[in-house]
Amino acid sequence: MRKKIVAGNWKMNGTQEEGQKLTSEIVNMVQDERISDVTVVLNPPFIHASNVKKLIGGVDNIFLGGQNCSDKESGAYTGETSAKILASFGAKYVILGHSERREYFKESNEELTAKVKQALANDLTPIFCCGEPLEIREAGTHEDYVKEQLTASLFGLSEEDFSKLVIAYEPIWAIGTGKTASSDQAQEMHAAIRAHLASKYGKAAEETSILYGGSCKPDNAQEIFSKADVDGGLIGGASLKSRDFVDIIKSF
Ligand SMILES: O=C[C@H](O)COP(=O)(O)O
Repeated sequence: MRKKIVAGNWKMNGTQEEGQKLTSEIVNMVQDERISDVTVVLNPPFIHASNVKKLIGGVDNIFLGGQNCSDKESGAYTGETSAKILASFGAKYVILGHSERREYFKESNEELTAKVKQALANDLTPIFCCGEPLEIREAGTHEDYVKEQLTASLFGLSEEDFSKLVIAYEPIWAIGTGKTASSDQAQEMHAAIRAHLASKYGKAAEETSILYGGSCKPDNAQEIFSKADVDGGLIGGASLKSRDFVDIIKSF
């Protein structure tokens, strides 16, 4: 049985007070509404890590994650945060290769492989993002584009390492635009991603959770999550509103 996961990516949002309020509300709702069969991951900006971890407390199915980590182990890299530091604050997950990191910070496939290795070496589960821009979708080459992203960054991993990954498919044209992929478009891509991963890692790909991201909201999550190869969501905007985020979690 694949793990059902809903991860909230706060991106660069939330003051200390807002982050604490959001976390407390989510933690309370998940407990009061007895949600226990979905793994929930909160990915705040790094500086919120201790606050968020403290507020999650001992709740079994809510975890702290990062939005990125360095490809280096440690050293003179001003402004960077290593996987080791993140893990030492109690994080269990880390988003890697988000399209905003690829675009604005020019993260390359090779750099992402190094980040994945750093994460795994520090017992963090990478949530590895892939997804195509609008022009590639319009040209009809989106499957090949995404497969190439996965091949380039992940296919050098051992099967044991690969089996620890979570994949997030995020069509760039659907991120923050209010324009979500249809559930059929999501299923088509998730199935293609799984088949591609299986071509290299065989049965291990059957156990890999593949999350959908891109304008996922309470009113479309149920339809998207009902698809056979969609195992959850990576949620941006709607993860900043506790009620919306928890309603998405309840959409399974
Ligand atoms: O990481 C999350 C995604 O970029 C989706 O963002 P969004 O839900 O605001 O479209």
